[in-house]
Amino acid sequence: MIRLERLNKFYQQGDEKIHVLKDVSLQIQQGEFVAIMGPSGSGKSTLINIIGFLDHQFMGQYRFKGESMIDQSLSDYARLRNQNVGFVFQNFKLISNLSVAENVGLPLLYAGHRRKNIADQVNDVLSSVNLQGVGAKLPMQLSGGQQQRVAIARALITRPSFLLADEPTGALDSHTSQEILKLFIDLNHKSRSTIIMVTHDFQVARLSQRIIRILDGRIESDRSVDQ
Ligand SMILES: Nc1ncnc2c1ncn2[C@@H]1O[C@H](COP(=O)(O)OP(=O)(O)OP(=O)(O)O)[C@@H](O)[C@H]1O
Repeated sequence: MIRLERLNKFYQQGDEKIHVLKDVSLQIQQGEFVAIMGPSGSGKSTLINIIGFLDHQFMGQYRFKGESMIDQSLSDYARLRNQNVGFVFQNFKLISNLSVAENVGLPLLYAGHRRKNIADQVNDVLSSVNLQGVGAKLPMQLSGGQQQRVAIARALITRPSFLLADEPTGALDSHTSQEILKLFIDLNHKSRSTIIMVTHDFQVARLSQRIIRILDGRIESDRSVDQ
């Protein structure tokens, strides 16, 4: 589904050109659960910004479902992002004065769905993350782990091609982190959701199927977890 070929990324900082991604080539198939690890500053966020169609400025090739991302317009990028990516962040990014149900339904509201239709889908997706019955609450009335489940429900509601999770357990204690990972494993097994997760934590990464390690902008290793 995702195919990167000799991807290079430079940032211009003043007179200096910083080479952040160096000949990164990788493929991620539909249904995989992949962890991306690497030290701070190694290029993980830069890489997932490109994979998630947030950054179109790179050298090399990115093919998504066979289609080349080179020469796509900015509106194509917005469409690709909205239709294909569910984003999950470290600090949840829920809107504090909207109810859980309103937060989860927001992507469908933006996409122009009708409210009745949204309510049904919100209930379904909240069930899929084991959060039945909390739709009327405000985010702050929930625990950190529950708030991350709400954020995952919001990411899933548009039925994206893949979930992109940036340090999804970074703000959670180890027990709650394991619960979120169990949910990812469950979604991956039951719904064949493709999950790409950045994490610093090997205890989290080892629960995925494949760990890609980035060091100084290069892929240092790319191994199945069973090996
Ligand atoms: N907008 C930018 N302009 C200039 N340099 C940048 C920019 N964004 C990132 N960088 C540099 O690119 C390198 C890689 O950054 P990136 O954020 O991708 O790393 P990371 O592995 O995600 O780090 P962390 O784990 O701390 O989030 C770093 O040296 C960073 O300073």
